[in-house]
Amino acid sequence: MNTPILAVEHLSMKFGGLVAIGDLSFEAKRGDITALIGPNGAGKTTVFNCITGFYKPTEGMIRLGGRSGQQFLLERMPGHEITAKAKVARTFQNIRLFSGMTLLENLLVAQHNKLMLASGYTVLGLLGFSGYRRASAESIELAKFWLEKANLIDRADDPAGDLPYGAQRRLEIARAMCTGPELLCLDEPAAGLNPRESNALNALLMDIKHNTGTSILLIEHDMSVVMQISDHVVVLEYGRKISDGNPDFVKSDPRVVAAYLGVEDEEVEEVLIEVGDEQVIEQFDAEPDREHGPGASSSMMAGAVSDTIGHSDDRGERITVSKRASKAQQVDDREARAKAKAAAAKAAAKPVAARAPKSAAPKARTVANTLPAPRGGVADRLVLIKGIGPVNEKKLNEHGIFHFDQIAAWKKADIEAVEAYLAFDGRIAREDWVGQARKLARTAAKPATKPATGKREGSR
Ligand SMILES: Nc1ncnc2c1ncn2[C@@H]1O[C@H](COP(=O)(O)OP(=O)(O)OP(=O)(O)O)[C@@H](O)[C@H]1O
Repeated sequence: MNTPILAVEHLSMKFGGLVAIGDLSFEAKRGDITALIGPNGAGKTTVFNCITGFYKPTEGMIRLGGRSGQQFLLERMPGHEITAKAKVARTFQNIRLFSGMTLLENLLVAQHNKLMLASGYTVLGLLGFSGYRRASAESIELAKFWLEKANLIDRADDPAGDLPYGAQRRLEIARAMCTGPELLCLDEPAAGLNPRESNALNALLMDIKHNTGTSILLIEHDMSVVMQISDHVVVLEYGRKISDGNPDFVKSDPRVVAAYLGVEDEEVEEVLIEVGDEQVIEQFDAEPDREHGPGASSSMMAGAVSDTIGHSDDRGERITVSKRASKAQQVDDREARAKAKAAAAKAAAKPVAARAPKSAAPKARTVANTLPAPRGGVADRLVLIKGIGPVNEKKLNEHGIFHFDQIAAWKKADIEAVEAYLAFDGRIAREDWVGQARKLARTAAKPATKPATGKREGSR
C-alpha cells in the first residue's frame, strides 16, 4: 500500500527563455490526495500538462506505477495513451463540458472508447450486437453511479449548461471518474465555488479517496479545501519546489508563508536593513524587473514567473532566482543572515582577551576629516554616489561624513577605516567613490545659475 503512484523526477519545462518548471521532483502516494499549490504562475498547470501529455517536458521523467505493477514513463507517451493505458484523467481550470448535452450524455461520451471497442469499430453496435448492448448498459450504470455520487442524479436529463457552477465542477469529476482512472488530476476544482459547494466537492473527493482505488493530484488555491482533504502538499514557487510535506508542516513552513501567503516587501527589507545587507536593499530600491519578477504588487498571488530559476540548462548555463523574485529565497536569506548575525553577536560578547592577545590588537582606524555635524545643518545627498544606498548614507553620517568634499579628500587610510565599519571589501575603490565624490563636490560648489529667460519663479 502507500507506494508512489507517481514520481516526478527532475522535471523541467521551458518555453523559449522562460523556465516554467525548474528541476522539480516529488512523489504522490497511491490512494493519497496530493495537492500542488503555489502562487499564480508558479507552474502548477504546466506540471499537469506534462503529466497528461499536453506538453513534452524539456527534461526529466514522470513515472506512473500502475496497479498491475506496470510502469509507465508518461513523458514518452502520447496524450491519448496516457489516458487509455496509464489511466490518468484530468479536469481543467475552465470547465469543459458539453453544455448542450444532458448530464447522462456527458458521462456516456466519456466512455466512448469503451463503447467503440465493444462495437468492434463497426456498425454492429447500431445493429444491436450483444457485446455492445452489454457495454452500453454497463456504461449507463456507471454514469448513473457517478451521478449519484456527485449528488446530481436528479438532474440526469437536464442539459449540463443549466447546472449551477459548483454542480458543473462535480459533473466534470464524475465524468473523469467514468474513465476508471488510477490517477485523477484536478486543476482548481474549487475555483469560484461558494462554501456550500466547496463542502460538497470535499465530500465527493473524500468519497473517491476512501471508496475507489483512485489517487488524486490536486491543484488548488482554496486553502480550506487543500488543508482539509490533502494527505500531502507540494508547494511551488517560480517553478521550483519550496516545500513538501503534510498540510501541518507546509502550513507552518516560513518559506511557504512568505511565498504563497505573501510577505510585504517592506517587511523583508526591514530585516535586511537590520542585518545591514546594503547590496540586497539596493536591489529593492531599484525598479522592479517587470518582465521577469513580480510586478509592483507584493501579493504573491499575482507574481509572474521568472526565467531566472535556479536551474542549469542544456548549455550548462547557470540561472538563479533573483532575491527579489523569490519570497521563499528571501526567507532563506533572512534566516542565514539572522544566524550569521547571532554568531557575530556571540563572538563580540566574548571577552576581548579571549579573542586576541593584547599585543596583536589592531590599532583603531579613524577617518581624518570627520565633522560633528553637517555644515550649515544640511548634508549632501551621499546616495548620489553609485554604491551608497540609504543604509550606508546613514552609517556614514553617524561616523561624521556628510559632504562630497569629505569623501573626495579620502586617502588610503581613510578608505580602509571606512571599509572597516561598513564591512566592505575593496568596494569603495572598485566603485570609485572618491572620483565620484570629486565630481559631485565640484557640481555642488558651482553657484546656482540664474534663469536666463527672466521668467518669474514658479512660472512654466
Ligand atoms: N504554452 C505556453 N507557452 C509559453 N508560456 C507558457 C505556456 N504555458 C505556460 N506558460 C507560462 O509558464 C508559467 C507557468 O504557468 P502555469 O499556468 O503552469 O502556472 P500556474 O501555477 O498553473 O498558475 P495559475 O495558478 O495562475 O494557473 C507562466 O508564466 C505561463 O505564462
